[in-house]
Amino acid sequence: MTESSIQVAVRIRPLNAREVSLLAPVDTSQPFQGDGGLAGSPSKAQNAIAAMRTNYIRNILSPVDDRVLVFDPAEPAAQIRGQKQQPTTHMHIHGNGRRARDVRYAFDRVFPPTTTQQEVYRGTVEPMLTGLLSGFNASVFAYGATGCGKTHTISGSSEDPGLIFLTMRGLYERIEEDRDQYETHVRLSYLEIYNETIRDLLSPTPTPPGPGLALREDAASKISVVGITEHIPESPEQVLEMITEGNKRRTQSPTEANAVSSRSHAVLQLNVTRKPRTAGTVEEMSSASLNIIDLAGSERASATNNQGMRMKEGANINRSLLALGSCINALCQTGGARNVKGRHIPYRNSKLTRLLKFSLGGNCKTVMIVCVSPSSAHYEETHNTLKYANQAKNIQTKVTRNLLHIDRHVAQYVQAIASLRQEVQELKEKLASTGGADTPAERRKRDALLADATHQLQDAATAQRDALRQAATDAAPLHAAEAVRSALRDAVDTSAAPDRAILESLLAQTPDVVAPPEDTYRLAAIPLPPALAADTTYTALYAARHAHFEANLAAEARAAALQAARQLLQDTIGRRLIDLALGTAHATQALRSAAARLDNDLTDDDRVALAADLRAAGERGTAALQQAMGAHVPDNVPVVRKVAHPSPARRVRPSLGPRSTGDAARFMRLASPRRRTLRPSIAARHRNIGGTPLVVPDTAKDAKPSAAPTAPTVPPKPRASLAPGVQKSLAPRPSVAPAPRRSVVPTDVPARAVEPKKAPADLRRTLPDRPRKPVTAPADSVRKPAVFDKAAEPSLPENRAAERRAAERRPEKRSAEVVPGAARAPPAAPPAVSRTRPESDTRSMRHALPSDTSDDPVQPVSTSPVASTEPVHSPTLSKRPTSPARPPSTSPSAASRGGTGVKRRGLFERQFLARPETNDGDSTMDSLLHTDLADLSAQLPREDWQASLLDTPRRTSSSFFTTPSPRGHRSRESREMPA
Ligand SMILES: Nc1ncnc2c1ncn2[C@@H]1O[C@H](COP(=O)(O)OP(=O)(O)OP(=O)(O)O)[C@@H](O)[C@H]1O
Repeated sequence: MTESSIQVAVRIRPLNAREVSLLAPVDTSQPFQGDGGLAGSPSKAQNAIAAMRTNYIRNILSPVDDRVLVFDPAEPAAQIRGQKQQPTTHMHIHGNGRRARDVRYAFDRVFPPTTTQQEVYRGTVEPMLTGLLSGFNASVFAYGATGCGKTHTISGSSEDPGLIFLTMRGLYERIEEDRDQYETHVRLSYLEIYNETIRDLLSPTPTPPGPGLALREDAASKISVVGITEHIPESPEQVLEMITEGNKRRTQSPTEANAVSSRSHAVLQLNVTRKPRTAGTVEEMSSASLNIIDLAGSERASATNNQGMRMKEGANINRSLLALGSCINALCQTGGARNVKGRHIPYRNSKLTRLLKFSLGGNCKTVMIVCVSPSSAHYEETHNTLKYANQAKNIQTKVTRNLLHIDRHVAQYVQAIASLRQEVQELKEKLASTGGADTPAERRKRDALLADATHQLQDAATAQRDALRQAATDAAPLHAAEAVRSALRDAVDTSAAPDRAILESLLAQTPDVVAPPEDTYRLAAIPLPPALAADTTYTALYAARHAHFEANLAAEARAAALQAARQLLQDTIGRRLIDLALGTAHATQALRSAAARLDNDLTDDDRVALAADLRAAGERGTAALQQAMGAHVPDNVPVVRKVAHPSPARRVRPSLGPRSTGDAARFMRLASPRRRTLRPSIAARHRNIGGTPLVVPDTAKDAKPSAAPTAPTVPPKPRASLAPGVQKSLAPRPSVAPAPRRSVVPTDVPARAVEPKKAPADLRRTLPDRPRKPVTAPADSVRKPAVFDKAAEPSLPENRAAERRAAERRPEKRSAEVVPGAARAPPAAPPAVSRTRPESDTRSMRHALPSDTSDDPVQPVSTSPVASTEPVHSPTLSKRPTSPARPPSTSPSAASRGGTGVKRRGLFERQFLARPETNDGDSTMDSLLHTDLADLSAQLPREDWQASLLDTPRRTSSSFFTTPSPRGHRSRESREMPA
């Protein structure tokens, strides 16, 4: 227990605007002295000023420092002059005529008019909060005359809150600071004492009229209000809202002194209980109450001029305040709380003093905030208030701490343990939710594990990506092979038996496409370490990274698929390659057949030369084909490369093998059904070599014999049996009218123009073997058709000599038929037919001319430049004189076609040897030419011989098999256009 005095603080409110306007001006005039000087009797002006000053007010409070103030201080001017103080205006007003008191009062605190609410709070209530939370009761009440600022100090406004709000805010701040150590509860009630009745200001239902709420004093001498509502605020703002609502219910009425005068005493009571969180054998709980009281203002009835209810209110207010003053006097006279036991303190004279019983003289720290007005208009009220306050500061109170020491029962320990366990569990959950359960070391370890798993995942993704790229690269030829296989299958379905055998052989050697498995692009998951798998956060992180890598793989797969699609699109040309392969097969077969035939008849030099020429021609034909197709056909195209060569095919020298379909197309003409029909001699030769198997020569260096079945010699193949691509390439060309052909006009040719050459042995063997009727030529001069007869082979020296001898034996007959100048004319006339030639003759010529390709069943796929059958004027021809008996030549010249002299040579031979009928002149010419055939053949260049051998169609000879030879051109020109 400690003794304490009531803390008295005086707050001087500022002058309001009205009061400021009534402040008297400072009188600086000189007093009249009466002796002719200034101190004489006052003038009229001075009297007028003095009269005006009766309406002025002046400041009657002058704070000296924060503890002392001067009531009714002397005016500064009088003090300066050292004269007696003049009566103040209010002395005149109040008529007391007394001199200024100039009384000094000392208090615990003096707050000048400029003091803020915060400063008042810090100087009054704040020091008591610590004691309140420790169990010391406390009271703060505002005392003073009406309109002096009590309500403003206690409640304030929302813009400038007063002590209630500031106190609650400070209290909650301290509670929050000690929350971990103490458990604190605050209960709040707010009431008013109006006309000696107590009303609850926070109850939603207003207190019924009548006696109001009753006061009760318990055994502990604690005063409580029966039926008052208590509230537990959560924040100081909520308290402010409560107080604002309560003040609205408080009785307020405008008076002359205060427009918002409170007509009741308002009491805010806070009950604060606190106990430490640490459990002990004895529970120590503190309990204290804080009363914040806003008293109603005392008022002088004469000053307020209140009437009726206001007067009654004022009387009750004054009565309660008088009771309060009486208690204060009694407390002061008895020495305060120390002697209260033997003295009577009239607390029961009013509800107010009963309520403040322990705040004034009991176990309580009390602060009295005395609100005073500095205006001289409240001179008496202020003076009385200061006298009360000065007396109240002498009141002594005994302050004891309110502690409850409660021995705990065993059951309470069980309850405390359960409470502590629950608290521990809550703390653990809180730590787990914030991730604070892991130590930094554990987190680093988990992060390292996750990084390791991620690296493994990345390595797997990288390896799979590389495999994906390789698979895409490997798939490109597979797609190409599949395209080829598809084309082959189509060709097999639509081809005749021989072709089908070839195509099936190719198909068997074309690899299958192996589709990748569906999960090729799926990224396998790397198993997570258990330490990570148990943590949802890490598993989510790993799953996200796995998805990231798999998405990258999917992107790679899409790119690869796109590339494969492009490749497949490009590989559609594989179908055309099938056509090419088919043509090559036919050509190879035909070439081998022809080569087999020739092999028996050629000398070694001829074979070598023939092979070289064929190879060169094949290469040119291949190039032409590729150019025409618009695509490059590599040597390793599976269709060609995969064809096997059975050993019997090796009978043909590899050097003789054609290398392109250009050869094929040419040789297929030999195998065409029409050719067989028209040329039984050729067919017979084919039959003779029928045992030669059909093979497709391999152009690859590493070609190996295969067990693939070989096709027999290709029989005449119907057009409809060809593959679609082939059919397309073999589509009938626009029909072309037969070119007008010139009749052979024997002309004189200078002997030097014809250079003797060695003719091939089988030149005449290739001539048309159709039966013909010799007209003028002797029977022995007619070529032996059909079967090859070595005895009739003009290439043999013995035969050539015999032929010359036979010619010499009939000189007279030849001379009779020969036109002068035509004996040495070369049979180089272009294969033109005279317009006057009979139709039958023309047909026979066409039969003898395989160059008419319009009805050829097998055409090479070449789209090489085709020599027009229309007459083309040749500049070379135009320079040369033509025979007047014959029209100028309109056939394509050798120069314009770049080497068709070979064709003409073959035509010439056939025309000369196979013409069935002619007129007399022609017959004579034919006889002469026939006689000189051997010599002329000897003069042919080798390529001409070759062309004749192959019986090259005119339209393709220039592009495929004829080697342009300037020398040959010159010789042909000299033959075609004799002077
Ligand atoms: N310190 C101050 N600063 C500014 N204005 C003040 C101050 N004190 C009082 N006032 C103003 O003076 C007027 C009267 O104040 P207030 O109502 O608080 O007086 P009161 O003592 O409560 O009167 P009553 O006893 O009649 O209720 C109010 O308008 C208030 O705003």
